[in-house]
Amino acid sequence: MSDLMSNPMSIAFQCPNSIGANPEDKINKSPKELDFIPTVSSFKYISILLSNGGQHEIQKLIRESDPNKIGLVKIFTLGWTIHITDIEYAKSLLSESEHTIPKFELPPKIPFSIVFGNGILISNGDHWVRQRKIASPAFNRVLCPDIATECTNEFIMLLNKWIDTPVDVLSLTKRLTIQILGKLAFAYDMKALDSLEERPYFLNLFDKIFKHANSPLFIIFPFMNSLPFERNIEFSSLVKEFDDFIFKIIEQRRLKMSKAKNENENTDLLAGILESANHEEYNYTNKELRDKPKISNINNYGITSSLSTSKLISTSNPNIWNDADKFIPERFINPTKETKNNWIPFSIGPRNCLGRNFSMMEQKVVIALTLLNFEILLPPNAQHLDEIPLKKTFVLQPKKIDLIFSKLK
Ligand code: HEM
Repeated sequence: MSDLMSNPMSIAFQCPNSIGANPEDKINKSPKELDFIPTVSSFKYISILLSNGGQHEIQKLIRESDPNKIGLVKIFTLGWTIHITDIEYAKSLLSESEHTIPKFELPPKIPFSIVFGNGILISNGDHWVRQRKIASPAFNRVLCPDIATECTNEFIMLLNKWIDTPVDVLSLTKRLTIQILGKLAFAYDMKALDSLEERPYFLNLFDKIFKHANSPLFIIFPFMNSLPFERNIEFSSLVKEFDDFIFKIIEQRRLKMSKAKNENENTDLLAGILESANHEEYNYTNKELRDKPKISNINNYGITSSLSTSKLISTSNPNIWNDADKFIPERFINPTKETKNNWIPFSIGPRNCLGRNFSMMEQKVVIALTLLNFEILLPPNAQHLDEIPLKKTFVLQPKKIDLIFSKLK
């Protein structure tokens, strides 16, 4: 079995020889050895997807399909997969060696595989071991808070133009995340914080690509990606545009690195990875480098998710948390041993998040500097007064969240 995505609410493991391409692999016939595991109704599951239901509804269905609470259910997603809802069991599996529990094998033609390439996030075996070894030192050296501080100051300047007016904090933090990752990963200015009226080129392009990659039906039925739909043609041209953009930045960075007069000019992640690869006598192609820094994670990761999505994800299992569907950050003020045990937003084990320390540092800088400058208020009649409305996508994502920033005297 192998891991699809680690999320403390439910972790999916792929059953061997059960990927969709296998002719015996039928929606209504799971492998015999899985007979003892309750099955999630494919009919209900597909109905939720067809009605554009979001992850919340899928998770509810998964929980309801396990009436005896054995902590496991099986479901047909790109083949038969087992969802583990028992946190202790999930943690023990995540702590296993990466060879015992490799990552979910995605069919090569689905948009997710095309977007993520053969990068560290989804690769396996020796290729992953090598990438992790090369990337780890580079991630450690970008821990200095200078870039986060510089970008947060730009963010504060932008907010100063929107004082006392409701602004969508998700779109703002997405911009800030891109700005920081652009500088962190490539020493490149994405110009994401110049103005709120103009949508940054990269964000636009990324959002369009992610919308395709996140489309549930095209994930469940991979063959649909090979049909001559206009949407598939558009997806290919968007990916080409994305690649061209990233390859150009990488080329510029390589050139600048070769001309750098001292080490202090090469403190970004890309420079670190190239140097570290040099020590390992490994020559990265631009394609491999494009797959590596994963700027493309901004919708799942980055500040946007640290402030909202990941908290929602990790606390929404009612077997573990009181008021599981409610956004109650106060529950973490005085964490109990149990809270800490059940809270693994960055996953654990050999495949845990490589950006964890960076992300924690970034959150502290951004939150501290923002709170030093602004009081943050809820607009009257805010849509998210009692609960955060979620987008109907495969990955949990909040809808727009308007907040008012008021200047501190
Ligand atoms: C709050 C923000 C973040 C959260 C909640 C988060 C969470 C996670 C989780 C749960 C995983 C495991 C995924 C799986 O098993 O399928 C992961 C992996 C990873 N994350 Fe993060 N992450 C965050 C920010 C970042 C950032 C900012 C970066 C990079 C700049 C990053 C880089 C990575 C990488 C490279 C992996 C793959 C590690 C491997 O497979 O060896 N993450 N992250």
